[in-house]
Amino acid sequence: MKITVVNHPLIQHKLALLREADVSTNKFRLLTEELARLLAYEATRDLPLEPVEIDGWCGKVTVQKVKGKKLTVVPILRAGIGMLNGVLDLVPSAKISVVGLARNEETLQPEPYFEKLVGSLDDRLALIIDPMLATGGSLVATIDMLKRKGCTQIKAIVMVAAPEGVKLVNTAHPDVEIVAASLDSHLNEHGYIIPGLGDAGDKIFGTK
Ligand SMILES: O=P(O)(O)OC[C@H]1O[C@H](OP(=O)(O)OP(=O)(O)O)[C@H](O)[C@@H]1O
Ligand SMILES: O=c1cc[nH]c(=O)[nH]1
Ligand SMILES: [Mg+2]
Repeated sequence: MKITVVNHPLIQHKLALLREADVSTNKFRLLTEELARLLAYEATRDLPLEPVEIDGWCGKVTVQKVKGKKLTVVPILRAGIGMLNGVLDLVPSAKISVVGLARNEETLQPEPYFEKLVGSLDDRLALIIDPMLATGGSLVATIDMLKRKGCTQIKAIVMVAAPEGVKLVNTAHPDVEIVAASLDSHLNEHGYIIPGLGDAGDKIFGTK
């Protein structure tokens, strides 16, 4: 299984707080944003740099800057929106491509309802964000959309992943790196991650 689980103590501590049954909407939202920021730091670790000469305080100096700076963040509606501000803190100029998918509760298949991707995806790194990677159907559908529009560099940042979903994504799209705070045990009979977080969208939006 190909997945990067970030075992930083702050990430693991925040995830522990998120797992509490009585976590409030406000706390869940704040923790999701904080976790997204830390995971994005890890996911952008290998962005290419290039030397640039600038005017420094004592004359010319050669510094390292991110090469190209072409990036799009791809939140999967709704729950991915909860991670957006955390990621944008690190890459404030990133373009945003929004994908709307709702998982059918009976079939567990993702049903697309919105797609607004930025242009020139062929030379952009796409950072997909969604708190939950369960069966993997939603992530695979999002990667399919991005690739159909010419995107060739894709990473996914999730908070919690299930082995079933990681396997599906690895098989369908072996080139896509998954960065997560945890690889959990398994899915239950309703397609929920165990131990997981419950319904992340409902917890972020306060809809249950
Ligand atoms: O890996 P999968 O089995 O596809 O499940 C994961 C998806 O399910 C959840 O969204 P949901 O469809 O519940 O929509 P929501 O974000 O609006 O709550 C979650 O945020 C993922 O997008
Ligand atoms: O465990 C899960 C699975 C899908 N969606 C969620 O929000 N949680
Ligand atoms: Mg979703």
